[in-house]
Amino acid sequence: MTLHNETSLASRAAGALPAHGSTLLQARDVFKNYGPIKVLKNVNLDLAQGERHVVIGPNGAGKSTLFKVLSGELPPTSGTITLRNEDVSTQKGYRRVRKGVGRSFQVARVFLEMTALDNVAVSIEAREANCGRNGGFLALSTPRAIIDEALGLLSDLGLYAVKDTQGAVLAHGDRKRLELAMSLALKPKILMLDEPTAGMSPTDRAAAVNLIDRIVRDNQLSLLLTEHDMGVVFQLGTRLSVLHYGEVVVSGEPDVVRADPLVREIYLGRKSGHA
Ligand SMILES: Nc1ncnc2c1ncn2[C@@H]1O[C@H](COP(=O)(O)OP(=O)(O)OP(=O)(O)O)[C@@H](O)[C@H]1O
Repeated sequence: MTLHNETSLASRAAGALPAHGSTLLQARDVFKNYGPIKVLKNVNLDLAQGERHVVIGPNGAGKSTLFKVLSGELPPTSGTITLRNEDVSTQKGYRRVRKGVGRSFQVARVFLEMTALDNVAVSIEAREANCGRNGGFLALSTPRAIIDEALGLLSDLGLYAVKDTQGAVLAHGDRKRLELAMSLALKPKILMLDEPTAGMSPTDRAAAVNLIDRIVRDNQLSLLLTEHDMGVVFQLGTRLSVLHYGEVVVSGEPDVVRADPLVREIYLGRKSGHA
């Protein structure tokens, strides 16, 4: 992913780095207001195949809002979102899912009254119904193939032992992993994770980073991530973009962004030369 911004800071932002592959997701001149509050200001973004792009920035910079606009949870106030060159700006999230966008949320959204297994099975059924295959939600019982696929995903994500546990009583880390399993059940090409390690212990966080790294490799996904933990940011990111008051002020390879004096001042809270 490449983030650009056509403000006075534009020359600092992305554009210089080579793209990884063809562009999957693109935002052009995106603004997002909540009533009178202007949150996103002229954000431009390209997500290329195989990129792992982390959007960082202080609290309230607009990271979650950017995710919502990209995934179709919210429409942009103005500007364009395209998926493989198709304008999806006004398309709802579920239609973008069908086109390969999978996302998780800052606060995990799982069906609390359902078991882990049923949560994943429902995602698989939704995917199949979306593709027009089998009975989907109208099927009287969940086909064996779906159960097997769900169990496979749960095993892969280390959740087999809690397959019969209700979402409501899962531990925080397990719930985040379950949400990841549900996203993967949709067989996305683009995985969008909004603060995937938020609230985790250092041990769980390290495990989550390894898991995300493996999942992205195994499934050849392109990754868009927001994250506050700098360890996670630098372990997972191949490109970072800094959002500040809704504008992309710096974008580039992690080492370049880390060394940028403006980033140190506005985000890391350090002056240049005081690493
Ligand atoms: N539904 C809403 N209505 C009004 N203002 C909102 C709404 N959602 C977010 N905001 C405001 O928009 C700004 C950006 O919020 P957003 O959640 O996108 O930032 P963020 O960078 O993800 O923050 P954090 O790192 O704390 O999660 C904040 O000032 C927030 O208060």
